Amino acid sequence: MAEQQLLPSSEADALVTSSDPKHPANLICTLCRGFYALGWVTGTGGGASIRHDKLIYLAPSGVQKEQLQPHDMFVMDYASRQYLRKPTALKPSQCTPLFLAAFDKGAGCCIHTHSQWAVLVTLLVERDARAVNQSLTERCFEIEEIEQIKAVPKGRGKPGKLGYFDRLRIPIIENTAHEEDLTQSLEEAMEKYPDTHAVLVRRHGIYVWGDDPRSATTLCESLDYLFQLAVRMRELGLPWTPDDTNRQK
Ligand SMILES: CSCCC(=O)C(=O)COP(=O)(O)O
Ligand SMILES: [Zn+2]
Repeated sequence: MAEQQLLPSSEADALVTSSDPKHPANLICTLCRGFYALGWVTGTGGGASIRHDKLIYLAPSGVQKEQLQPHDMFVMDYASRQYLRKPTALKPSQCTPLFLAAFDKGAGCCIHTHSQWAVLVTLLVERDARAVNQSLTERCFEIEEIEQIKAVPKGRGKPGKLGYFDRLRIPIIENTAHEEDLTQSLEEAMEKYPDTHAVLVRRHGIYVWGDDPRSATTLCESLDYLFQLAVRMRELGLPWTPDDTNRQK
């Protein structure tokens, strides 16, 4: 590991000081306040990271994400993975290696939520798999013929969005005791499902990424809508797909 390349504090602070609301240090704070209101980042869990030019902006770990301030942000040089700015007495988000995995796939923003709808969907898929003695790793969340699917990008390098009759598949990986230990299985899911822009984590939440903060947020909102709808559909005995055998008879 190379020497730490921390900048002198005035230069480091300049990286997180801007009156532009779209500056990553400001935008992460604004996004996290919105995510908190949606129940996505309560109790310090979850968060967001932005890649801007050659820099990665990261929130600290274990802090209330709705109270973040721009001067709380860590700044990393993407190419060297060296921190240029490290706020004293704080540690970078445990999600950092997972956010970096998304940036390595070309993302400009990655969001991690602990949305209860995402968690519930993973529990329903887990129960479905157990009912037919199927390995949990073979199961994705799948849904089709719902208008909101049209907000989901087709896939990496493929222009446009899914169609109404396309099946949306979101892979699910197993949870681990420590967030950073999810990295390998997240990367494997990205390889196995190269078109996906999101990976669910069983009994934990979801990682969602996009080219920029706007596309990542739009996708995260759309998926959360679909997860909430899917939970309610299941309560009503309605199928998620035409071949869904878990609907009420
Ligand atoms: C109750 S949070 C447990 C750890 C976790 O899942 C998480 O997302 C924490 O992220 P942080 O940015 O606070 O390290
Ligand atoms: Zn988490």
